[in-house]
Amino acid sequence: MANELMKGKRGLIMGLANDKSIAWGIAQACADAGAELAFSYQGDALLKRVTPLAAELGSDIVLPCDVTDMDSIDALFTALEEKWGKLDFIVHAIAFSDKNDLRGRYVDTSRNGFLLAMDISVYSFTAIMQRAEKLMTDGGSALTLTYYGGEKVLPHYNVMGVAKAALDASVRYLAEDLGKDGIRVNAISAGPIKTLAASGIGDFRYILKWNEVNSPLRRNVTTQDVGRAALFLLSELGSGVTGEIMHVDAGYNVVGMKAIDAPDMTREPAKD
Ligand SMILES: NC(=O)c1ccc[n+]([C@@H]2O[C@H](COP(=O)([O-])OP(=O)(O)OC[C@H]3O[C@@H](n4cnc5c(N)ncnc54)[C@H](O)[C@@H]3O)[C@@H](O)[C@H]2O)c1
Repeated sequence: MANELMKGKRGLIMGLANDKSIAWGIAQACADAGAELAFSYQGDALLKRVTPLAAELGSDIVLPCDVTDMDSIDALFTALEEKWGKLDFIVHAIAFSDKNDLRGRYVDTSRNGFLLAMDISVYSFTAIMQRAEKLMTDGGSALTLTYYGGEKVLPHYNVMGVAKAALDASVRYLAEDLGKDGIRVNAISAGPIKTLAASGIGDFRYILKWNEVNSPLRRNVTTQDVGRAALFLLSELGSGVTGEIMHVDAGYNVVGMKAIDAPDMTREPAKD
C-alpha cells in the first residue's frame, strides 16, 4: 500500500531491536509512505541487527544511543542535526524493567527496580523531546508506545504498569508544552505482541491467548496494525490530534468481561 503521505519527511526511529519489534512495523509503514528514516540502537550487540534492517528501508543512518546516558542522547541529536538539520517526526519505542520485577507482586518492587523502569521507560521520552524540539523547526509529530497495563491491573505487568501510567501523563504534558510550536505528541497503546521485550513478562503467552479470544476482533494485533495507526498519527492525516492515547488492540480495552464464546483457559504454570 505504498503512498506518498510521508514524502519529504525525515524521522528518527528509536527502539528497533529486530524484525519482531513494534518499531519495525512502524518504520516499514513510514518508509512505505516515502519517509526518510534514521535509526538509533542500544549497544553494540544490536548494531549488526539494526544495520541490515535500516538498509532494507533505504537508510544508512544508524546511530548509537543508550537513553540512560544523557551524553549519548546529546550525541545522537548532534549527529542528526549535522546530517539533516531538521527533524519531522520521532518514534520512541523503548521500555525496560528488570525481569524479576515482571513476576510476583508489584508491592515487592525494589527502589532500584522502580527507578530503572521509570528512567528508561518514562523519562527517556521527555529527555529526547527536549532535544527533538530544537530540530522540529517546522513543527513535528512524536509517538511513543504504551500498554493497557498502565490503565488497569494486568498479571505481572507490575512496575511497568506504573511506568506506562506515568508515560501516558507525560504524553499529555509534552503535548501542551510543545503544541504551541506545532509539535504533536501522541501514544499508541498496542495490544500484546510477541517481541523481545514482551518475552520478559511473566505469563505473557497467557495474556496473548486471553486477548486473542476476548477482544472484539477475536485476534491479536500485528506490528503492521500498529504501523498503520502510527502512520496516521505521524503524518498529516493526524494533524488535529495531540495528547492522545490511541488503542490499537483489536478493541480489547472496551471489553468488560470474558467473551461468551471464549474457551475456558487455565494458565500454564509460571516458570518462576
Ligand atoms: N510487545 C508488546 O506486547 C507491547 C504492547 C504495548 C506496548 N509495548 C511497548 O512497545 C515498545 C517497544 O517494545 P517492543 O515490544 O517492540 O520490544 P523490543 O524488545 O523489540 O523493543 C524494545 C526496545 O527498547 C530498547 N531499549 C531498552 N533499554 C534501552 C536503553 N537503555 N536505551 C535505548 N534503548 C533501549 C531495546 O534496545 C529495544 O530496541 C515498548 O515501549 C513496549 O513497552 C509493547
